[in-house]
Amino acid sequence: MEKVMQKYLDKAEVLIEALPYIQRFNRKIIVVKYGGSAMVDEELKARVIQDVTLLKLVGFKPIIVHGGGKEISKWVGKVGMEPQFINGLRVTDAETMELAEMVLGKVNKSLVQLVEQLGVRAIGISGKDGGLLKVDKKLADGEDIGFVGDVKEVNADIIYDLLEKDFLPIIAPIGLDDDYNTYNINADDAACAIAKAINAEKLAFLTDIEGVYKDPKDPSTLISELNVSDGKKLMEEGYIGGGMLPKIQNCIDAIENGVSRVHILDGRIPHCLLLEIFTNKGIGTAIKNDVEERYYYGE
Ligand SMILES: Nc1ncnc2c1ncn2[C@@H]1O[C@H](COP(=O)(O)OP(=O)(O)O)[C@@H](O)[C@H]1O
Ligand SMILES: CC(=O)N[C@@H](CCC(=O)OP(=O)(O)O)C(=O)O
Repeated sequence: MEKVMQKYLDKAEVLIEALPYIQRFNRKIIVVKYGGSAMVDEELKARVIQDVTLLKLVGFKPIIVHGGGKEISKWVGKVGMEPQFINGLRVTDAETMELAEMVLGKVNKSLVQLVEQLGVRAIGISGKDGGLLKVDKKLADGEDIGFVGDVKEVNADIIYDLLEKDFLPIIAPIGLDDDYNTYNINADDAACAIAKAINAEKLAFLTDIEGVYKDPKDPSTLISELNVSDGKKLMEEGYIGGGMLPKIQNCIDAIENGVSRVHILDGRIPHCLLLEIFTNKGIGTAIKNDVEERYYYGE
């Protein structure tokens, strides 16, 4: 106990300095989309979860919407199939759907376990639970890509209830259509739909790249602030590919529909969320309205 107390006393000054800022953030809802590509190993997962949990402990209301695309692809490969994507969306036949649901369920509970270990209450659900995510079939460029869902309705009450009871909600991107068939939802789509439905203050995408590059092969072309028009132009001109495509589309959708702060961050960087929220310069790419200045919580 003495050791713990000493540690606390060593940090007390920092805490006292930080408190006025922390109090200012109280009760703001932050949706954290935690991508499978930034779940490189258990240690990294634990660190990301620590930061989200810390945000909860200092008064934010975080919600995690997670992916698991890489892990799903691994299992699709294990059963002898070739993972296939169109515009960043997985082509999902019945067998792939089954694998995706199994993998996402496992990822979901592993995140719940990490939060619980830190003494914070977490509830892991998928979009099937309580009618959280209702979908229609989604096409990719007019093409049928199987059981891929487009979120048409979010039952926000469930999330409000969980937040009200002080749980940290952890959501897997699976939904049901009107006939109660299971659908695979791109996790970026799910996070954006949820952020819009609950009027989140902030939506942060944690991925495996520093942010958006003008030239995906050249890290010196990192864009730290991307406005909506430029984002649309980059997509039209073919600078955005693969999994970044749904991310940018959703960033724009979120910004245009009332989410104030939208960011793409490198989830592999230690404390990326905290650096983005609490430092002046911020990190990664901030998506903003055409007229808006970059914002930070500190000053
Ligand atoms: N212009 C771009 N800037 C940054 N990343 C890009 C760009 N175009 C394509 N990408 C790719 O998008 C990937 C991120 O998407 P994805 O792998 O689906 O991540 P997540 O699992 O986090 O959703 C990056 O690793 C990168 O290879
Ligand atoms: C339809 C679709 O693309 N679903 C995604 C769901 C998981 C996901 O989005 O995971 P990441 O965030 O790690 O990419 C998939 O099957 O990969």
